[in-house]
Amino acid sequence: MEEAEAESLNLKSFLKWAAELGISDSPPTSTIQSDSCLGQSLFVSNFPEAGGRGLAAARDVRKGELILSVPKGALMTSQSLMMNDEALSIAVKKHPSLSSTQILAVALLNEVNKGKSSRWWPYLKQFPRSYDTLADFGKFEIQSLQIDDAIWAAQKASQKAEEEWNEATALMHELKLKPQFLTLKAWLWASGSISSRTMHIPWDEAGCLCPVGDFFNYAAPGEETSDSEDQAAGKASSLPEDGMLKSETELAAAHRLIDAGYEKDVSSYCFYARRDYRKGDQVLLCYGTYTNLELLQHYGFLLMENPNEKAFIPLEPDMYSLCSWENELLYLQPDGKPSFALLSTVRFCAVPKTSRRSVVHLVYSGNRLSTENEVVAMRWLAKKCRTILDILPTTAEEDGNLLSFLGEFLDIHQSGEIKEMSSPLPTELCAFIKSKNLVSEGIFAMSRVARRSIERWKLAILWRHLYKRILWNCIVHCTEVINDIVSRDSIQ
Ligand SMILES: C[S@@+](CC[C@H](N)C(=O)[O-])C[C@H]1O[C@@H](n2cnc3c(N)ncnc32)[C@H](O)[C@@H]1O
Repeated sequence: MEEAEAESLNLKSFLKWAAELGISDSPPTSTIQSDSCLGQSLFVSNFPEAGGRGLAAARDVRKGELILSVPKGALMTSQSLMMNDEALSIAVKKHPSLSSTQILAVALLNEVNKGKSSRWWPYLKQFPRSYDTLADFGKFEIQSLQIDDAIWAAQKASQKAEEEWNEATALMHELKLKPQFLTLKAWLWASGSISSRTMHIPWDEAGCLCPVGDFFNYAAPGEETSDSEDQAAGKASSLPEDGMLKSETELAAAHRLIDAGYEKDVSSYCFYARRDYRKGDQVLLCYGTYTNLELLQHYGFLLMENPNEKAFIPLEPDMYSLCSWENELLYLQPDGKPSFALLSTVRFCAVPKTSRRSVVHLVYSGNRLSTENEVVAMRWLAKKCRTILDILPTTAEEDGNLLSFLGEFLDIHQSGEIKEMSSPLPTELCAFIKSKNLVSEGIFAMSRVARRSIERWKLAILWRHLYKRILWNCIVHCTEVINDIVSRDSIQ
C-alpha cells in the first residue's frame, strides 16, 4: 500500500476511535452519531506553509464558538497511563526523584512499547516520527545558529535532554522496554512530543496529550485576543506546558492569550475559536507568546513574521546594571526599534557620567533627553549592530541565498542517489554533508533522514537570517532618527 494511502486510513480509524471516546466538534446540544469526531466544525487538512497537518473550518465559524471538546477520559496523562498499567504505576513509585515530565516521557515510551496492543495505538500512530526542537539539533545545526545566546540555548536544551534520559534509564530498564525505546533518540522523540504537543491541566505539571486537540497549529497572539472579550465570556484558559512561563507577568499574559482549557464543570478540554473563520480557513490556536528562539526550542518551528520576536544584542557589561531593567527587557523589536528599556538604557549611557543623576527621572519617562543625546545614543546602537553583523561568519544576504539554494536542492533531489550535482555546492552545504556523513563513495543519498536533517539545518539558518534582518532594521531606524534630527536642526 502507498504510504499516503496508509496514512489516510490511519487517520480515518483515528477519527473514529476519537469519536468513540466522546471527542466531538459538534455543538453540545447535537446528538449526531458519526464514525468521525470531526466534520461539523472542523476537518483535517494540510497547510504546507503554516504547520503542515492542521485543522480547517468545516463551516463559517464565529469568534468564541466552542469548536472542539475532548472529554477527560480521552486525555493521555501520566495518571491515565498508570491507571491502566499496574506495573508502570508500581515502578514509577520507586523513582520519586523523577520530574513529572520525565514520568510522562517514560509512560509514553512504555505505551509505544506495547505496539498494537496499546489502547492508545490509533492516537500514537498520529505522532510525528521525529522533531526539530533545539534539543534535536546536532553540533553542526547548533553552530549554524551563529549567535552565542542561541548556541548556548541549544547546547543547554540538548544537555538537559541527555541528563533527563540518563536519570530515567533505570526506570525504563525496570519496565523492560525494547532496546529501541531505551535510546537517547527515543527519549528525544518522547520529550519532543511532550514539549510540542502537551496542553496545560491543573492536576499534572507535565500536562496532557490531547487527541485531535493537538492537531491545531499555532498563530501568535494578535489583536483578536488582546481585548477582554474572552474573559468577559468567562472562558477557562490554559497554559502551554513548557516551563517557559516563569514570571507572574508572563503567567497573567498567557492566561489572557490562550484560547483553550480544561473545564472542570464539563470534565472536558474545550477549544474556542479565537476569531471568525471562513469555511476552509485554517483554525489556529495560540499556545502562548514566544520569540522565534523559544518557538524553536519548544515546538521546532519559527515564524517569518513573529510579532513577539526579540533580538538580544550583547551590551557593555556595565549597561546591564545601569538601569533597573531586567535583561530580558533589553532587546530590539522586529522592526529594529529598541524596546523601551533598551532605548532608555542606551540614552542613559550616552549621558556623561557626571550628569547622569540629574536625568534619571527623564530616562524612565521615555522622553528624549536632548537631541545631542539622541544622536549619540542612535549612533552607538547602529555601530553596535554593525559590529555584531561584521564579525558573523555570513551576511544576511548570504544566508538568504543559501536558504534559496537549499529549497531548490530539496525540490530537485526529491529522493534517491545523487552522483552529480547540477551546480557547485555552497561551501557550508559541503561542510554539512561531510559532517553528517551523507556521502559514501562519492554518492550522496537523499534519504528521509538526510532530508529531515537538511530541513532542521535550514531552521538554524533561517533563525540567524531573521536575527540579522532585525539588526539591519535597527541600523536603518537609527540612521533615520539621526537624519531626521540633523535635517530639523539645519532648518532651524
Ligand atoms: C500541536 S502540533 C500541531 C499539529 C501538527 N502540525 C501535527 O501535524 O501534528 C505542534 C507542531 O505543529 C507544527 N506547527 C504548528 N504551528 C506551526 C506554524 N505556524 N508554522 C510551522 N509549524 C507549525 C510544529 O511542528 C509544532 O511543533
